[in-house]
Amino acid sequence: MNKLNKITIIGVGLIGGSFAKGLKQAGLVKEIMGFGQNTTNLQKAIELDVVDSFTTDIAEAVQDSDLVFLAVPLGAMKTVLENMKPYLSKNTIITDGGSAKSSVILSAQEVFGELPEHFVPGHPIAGKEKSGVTAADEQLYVDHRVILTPTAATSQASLEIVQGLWSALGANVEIMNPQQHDEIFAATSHLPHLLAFSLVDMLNEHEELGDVFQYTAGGFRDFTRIASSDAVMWRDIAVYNSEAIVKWLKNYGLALEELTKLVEEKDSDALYTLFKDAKQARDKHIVN
Ligand SMILES: NC(=O)c1ccc[n+]([C@@H]2O[C@H](COP(=O)([O-])OP(=O)(O)OC[C@H]3O[C@@H](n4cnc5c(N)ncnc54)[C@H](O)[C@@H]3O)[C@@H](O)[C@H]2O)c1
Ligand SMILES: O=C(O)C(=O)C[C@]1(C(=O)O)C=C[C@@H](O)C=C1
Repeated sequence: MNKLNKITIIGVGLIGGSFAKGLKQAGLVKEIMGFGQNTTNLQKAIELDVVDSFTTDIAEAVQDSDLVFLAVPLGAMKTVLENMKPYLSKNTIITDGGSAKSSVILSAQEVFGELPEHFVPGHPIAGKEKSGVTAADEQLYVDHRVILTPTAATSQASLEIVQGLWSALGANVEIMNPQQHDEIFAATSHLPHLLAFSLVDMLNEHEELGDVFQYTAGGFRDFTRIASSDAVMWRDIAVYNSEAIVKWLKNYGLALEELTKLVEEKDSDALYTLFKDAKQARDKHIVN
């Protein structure tokens, strides 16, 4: 694909920083500019060679940019869109990496009145429990899915450019509609994160257990790694994908009630069947 002149990263943390680093390595952009509120973080991004330049002035950030990548928590997306709107060029592509898609699309609709033709909502299905620019990694997206949820207004040309950039980072791009996206990731990503946070918090609050965490081992570590994820990011996901998440929390509540009953009744046949089916499903679909 043709080299772009300028890409702007709004929010130079794990996701924005990894996107920038990967593109720099692929040599697909002449200049990558970071925008944020915290100059210490942006200075760090320069030191780590994640971006070429930075600014805290939104006008300077988006002017003459070929593509703006929003990588801020979901709760900041609308404000950022509002603030950049007066300075955007007609042809600037806007894309994002937010973990829920309907809320970002709604924000864009509210800010621009109608959905822009150069708006390509997206979500890389890759990440880690560490956040911030120091966690940025140019390999983060290699062999990971990136879901794009173009709107009816999204132009084919903009979609292809965004697709091309993710492919250059080694990602496998898939197109989905935003509602389906939000439902699927409520079940497979948002639910497990909320369960992990809730489990750790519950044990922490039960003082009668004493210093229970010193007795945890591999199982607890595997189940709760994601409870070390950023609290702002996950607060926003819970709020901005609330409807789908509540549905899956309720389904899980029913499953837990059923499991509690089986354990109470010491129903070994039913427990065995449940564990065997779950093991088979996981072993079939997930490697390690
Ligand atoms: N962490 C993951 O595993 C993961 C994976 C996929 C998608 N996402 C999504 O990507 C987005 C970014 O997540 P992250 O993990 O990179 O977070 P992060 O905390 O590492 O980075 C976010 C950056 O945005 C900055 N920021 C916050 N509000 C801002 C504002 N109003 N204006 C400018 N900058 C602002 C922060 O200072 C920080 O530098 C979120 O929407 C998240 O849902 C995260
Ligand atoms: O591996 C992790 O630590 C992640 O949290 C990544 C993960 C997930 O797999 O659920 C989390 C949120 C994202 O929106 C996408 C990916």
